[in-house]
Amino acid sequence: MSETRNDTTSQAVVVKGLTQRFGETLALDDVSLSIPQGSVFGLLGLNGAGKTTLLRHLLGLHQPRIGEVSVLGCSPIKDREQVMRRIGYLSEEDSLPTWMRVRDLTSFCQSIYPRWDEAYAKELCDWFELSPDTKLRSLSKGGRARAGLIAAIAHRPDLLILDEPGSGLDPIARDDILQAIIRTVSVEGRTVIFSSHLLEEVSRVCDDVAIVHRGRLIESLPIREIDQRYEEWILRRTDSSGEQAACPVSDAFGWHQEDREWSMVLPKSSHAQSIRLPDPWQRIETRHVTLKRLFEARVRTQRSSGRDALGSGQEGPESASELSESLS
Ligand SMILES: Nc1ncnc2c1ncn2[C@@H]1O[C@H](COP(=O)(O)OP(=O)(O)OP(=O)(O)O)[C@@H](O)[C@H]1O
Repeated sequence: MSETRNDTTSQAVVVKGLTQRFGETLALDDVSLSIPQGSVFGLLGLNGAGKTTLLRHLLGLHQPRIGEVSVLGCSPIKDREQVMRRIGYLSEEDSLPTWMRVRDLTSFCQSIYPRWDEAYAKELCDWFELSPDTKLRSLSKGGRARAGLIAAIAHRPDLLILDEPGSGLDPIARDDILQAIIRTVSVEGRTVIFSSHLLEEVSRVCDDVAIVHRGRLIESLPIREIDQRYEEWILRRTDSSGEQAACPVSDAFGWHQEDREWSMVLPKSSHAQSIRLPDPWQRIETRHVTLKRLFEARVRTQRSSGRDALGSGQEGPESASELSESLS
């Protein structure tokens, strides 16, 4: 299982061999990862991949039966109170107490967080155009998400966990949330974990990403290294046949056909440069790999050719619809 960095002293989160079952469902399967302090870390995966389960472990809401979890150098179970004071959390669920006014929410947060910064909360209220007198019930979904974000960040947490904060919000509300993340992190050097289906946003704000699929961590790397580690080859058949075919390169993945072109992602290496394609294949183009393409390629291959094998599968209709629902 891959880890992003090995130096545990500079890690905000260290997870080792974490496995979580819910009855027959294997929600997390031997997940190990490290999240460096000060980074914005994107957690990606299809619906039901295990993202929320992993985040709930970081919040001390699940107790690890197999594996270990360390957050800000502490156990989120044994040192829960201490850890929670240093974490800000915003989930996709609209779970704020709607009978409160914005002012009641910030006063409540002030009473539980010793490091609550009221001036910063006011500044964020002004920026988001939230009146302290407004009842949370009368705000739009986007307004409540902004109020939730203030509650999550105005105590200046060392670790901010955002579980799909943009889902169901309009582009302006999502942008507000992203701006707040960028400000919090770039100005103060704090760590953010950002679970999302919105790959463009993840590309825009994250330093590192991990892809979780069926409970397994199948990729973990700094976004800037995607280009150094992978390339995409576009192939055509010289016999002009448009028939489906297996991928001709064994360690490639994300084999995908569109009209009369096929594409695959493969690790950049001297080996890749020496590959001679068998007849009737011809490489017509080499492209940069975007985060979206890497995600699709990883998830498609895992779906179509079994959990661990890479490179030979065809995309099925089920995966195409699931991917298009999940990606934006
Ligand atoms: N408390 C629970 N009891 C039973 N099954 C659960 C529970 N929590 C999660 N699961 C199952 O574990 C798997 C992983 O769920 P999880 O919510 O972690 O996925 P996710 O990646 O966050 O999905 P989404 O993007 O849809 O929110 C799913 O199959 C889900 O049904």
